Amino acid sequence: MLKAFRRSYSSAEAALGRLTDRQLLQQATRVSASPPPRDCAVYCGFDPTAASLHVGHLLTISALLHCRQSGLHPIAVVGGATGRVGDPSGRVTEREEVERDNLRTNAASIIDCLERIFHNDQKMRGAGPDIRVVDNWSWWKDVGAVEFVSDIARPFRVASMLAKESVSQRMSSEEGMSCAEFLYPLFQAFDFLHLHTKHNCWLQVGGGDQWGNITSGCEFVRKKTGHLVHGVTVPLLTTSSGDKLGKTAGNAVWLTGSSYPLYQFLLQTGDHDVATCLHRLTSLPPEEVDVIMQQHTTAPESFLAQKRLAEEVTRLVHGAEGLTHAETATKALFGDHHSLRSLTSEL
Ligand SMILES: N[C@@H](Cc1ccc(O)cc1)C(=O)O
Repeated sequence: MLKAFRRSYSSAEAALGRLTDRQLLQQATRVSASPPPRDCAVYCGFDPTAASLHVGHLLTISALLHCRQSGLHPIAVVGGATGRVGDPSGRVTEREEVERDNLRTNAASIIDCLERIFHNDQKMRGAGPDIRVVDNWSWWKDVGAVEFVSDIARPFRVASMLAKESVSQRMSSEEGMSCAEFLYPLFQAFDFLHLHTKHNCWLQVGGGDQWGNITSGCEFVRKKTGHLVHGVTVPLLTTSSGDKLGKTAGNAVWLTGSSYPLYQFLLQTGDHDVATCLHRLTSLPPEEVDVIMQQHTTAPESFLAQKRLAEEVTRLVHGAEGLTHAETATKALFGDHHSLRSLTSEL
């Protein structure tokens, strides 16, 4: 299965830069002697702490789609339960609790969004392994407190939990960390076990800040089943100026609502970042990205690479109609411009 994953990532490797041998080898040392059975699944989780996913989430969504191209069944978990607990990863202060009603509506909208993207991908790339979108509330609602402590919490060692970056970072702060947040990795670890036993899931993908949660899951599944499951983190995409992808001046570019802001955002990708984005955010084969980049470099004013990026990603997220809408809106505003560069720099 790692081979399959490597194949799916060999394309993006040059662009991924950091998701290369080091991370894959770290995982490979854990590979069990007996290869996992066929029809494996891979999963990634999304907590419904906001009403919509944003463009940064496309990194892990694309990782799932790349895995699908290699024959794995992707599972997207929406964290109806974990969203209530609150993941401390990558945060220096405690997350504000999201109201239950909001969590429910956020979860429903994120499920919709993921299903739409997966459906569009199927349309664009043709049939492949099934994709599942599930809410972890569906299994957590039946777990009682005593069962949680006696069956789930018991194998975890406090010392290794304290050593996690997400915890140690916060222990020195005045506010400290709530017990709920401290226990978060147990929830994510149990999700992995659940998906492993119920859906033959052997791989978890997450953003760079998910390393601690993912390794907790690998460890937990190994203790419970003896199986060596794997995890891979996908580094955040930062622009050459060091900004996080999709966070311009602190504003996220959302994946729901009008397709226009996403399309415009992608059109404005800098020449230094556009090849990386094509590799990581689209399912285009690497050779095709190379050809696009060669053509782009000979005539950068054509904005060819940015246009292709905006087209591919907008079609994936909003479908063919969404793409037409964004293109029409752009033309209506700017006409049939020849130099997008000067126009976009005015936006
Ligand atoms: N903790 C992840 C979301 C997640 C939720 C449940 C899982 O099983 C896995 C991942 C995040 O905040 O990004």
